[in-house]
Amino acid sequence: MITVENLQKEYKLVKRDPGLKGAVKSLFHRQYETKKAVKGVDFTIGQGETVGYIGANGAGKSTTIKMLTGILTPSAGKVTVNGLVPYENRQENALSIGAVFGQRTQLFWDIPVRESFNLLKHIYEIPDQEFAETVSMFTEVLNLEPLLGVPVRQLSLGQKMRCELAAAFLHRPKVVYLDEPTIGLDIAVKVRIRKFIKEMNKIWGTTVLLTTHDMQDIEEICDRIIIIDEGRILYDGGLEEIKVQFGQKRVIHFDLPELDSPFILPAPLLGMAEVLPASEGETKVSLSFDHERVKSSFVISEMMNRYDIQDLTIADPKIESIVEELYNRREQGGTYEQVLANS
Ligand SMILES: Nc1ncnc2c1ncn2[C@@H]1O[C@H](COP(=O)(O)OP(=O)(O)OP(=O)(O)O)[C@@H](O)[C@H]1O
Repeated sequence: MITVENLQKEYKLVKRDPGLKGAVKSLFHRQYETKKAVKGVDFTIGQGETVGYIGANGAGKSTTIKMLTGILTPSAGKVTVNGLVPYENRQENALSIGAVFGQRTQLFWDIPVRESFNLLKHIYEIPDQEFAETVSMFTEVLNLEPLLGVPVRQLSLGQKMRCELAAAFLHRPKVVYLDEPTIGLDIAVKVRIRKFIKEMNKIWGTTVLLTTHDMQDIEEICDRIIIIDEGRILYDGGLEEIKVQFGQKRVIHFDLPELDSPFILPAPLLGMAEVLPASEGETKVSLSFDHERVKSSFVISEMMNRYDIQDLTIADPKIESIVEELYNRREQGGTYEQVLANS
């Protein structure tokens, strides 16, 4: 479906000395420098997979996606999507993919949303019956009814994003690239959008490649993650596997009655568990520990011996903290080989 081999991208930039003099000089004597944004990336994504492509700002996510959509030509390496080389077959490739780029629109600014959909119907040559069914389904799932008659420029960010999502999936593409689809949206819209993406993946088997800084998007939509760091892949694997592999920290939240004196960690847990800071007035105490060293049952029984526990919840390791840990190890450990070997 999507195959990427040793994919690389270098941007060529004009080198400029600072100030006006530098600007004038660069007009006559152009000097260039190169920026390696993607430094040899390999992955294969099968039909129907939901993959989160994550990494820090400037890691190379958008550059990779632009090469997959055919907007950019790689400097080296190979890429095929649905058997096509995207930058060589841009139009044909465009027919079988959908895309949402957070800040940009594929809708027509001055005309009502319904008319934008009609134009896309003609561009993608969607049969009448299929188009009617799809629009009716999207209208319901994304609650588009009140928006269909409104020109795109009058929509709020959340309203526009719901319409963008509909436009990206309208021609039932095999692959959809979503670059920051929930950025700046309130929680209700985020929830609706995540539900929609998951549903489309389920109904049509759409392959989804998602970039986001919102780890909740990843948790709810993706089965697999690829973490990119400074243009190279740091991790590629299942979301559950990375939690097992890296998520050694476990947190248990204990509900305690009002205490007469400050909470003290039971002696057997000293050096084994850490008390997480609580919000003011909170009667909950949260303990974090390495579950490979200390068993949850041991932490719970020691707490119950010392305190009158009303209730407790064991929290799953969060993907946020795992990604942070990977980056920390990378900063401390130096090479990728070491980080992965230590994992
Ligand atoms: N058109 C361009 N010309 C020159 N350099 C660029 C260009 N686009 C991106 N870069 C550089 O390439 C690197 C990777 O950028 P890219 O946009 O792919 O990162 P990203 O992972 O998508 O980041 P973000 O999360 O901030 O969107 C960055 O150092 C960026 O400055």
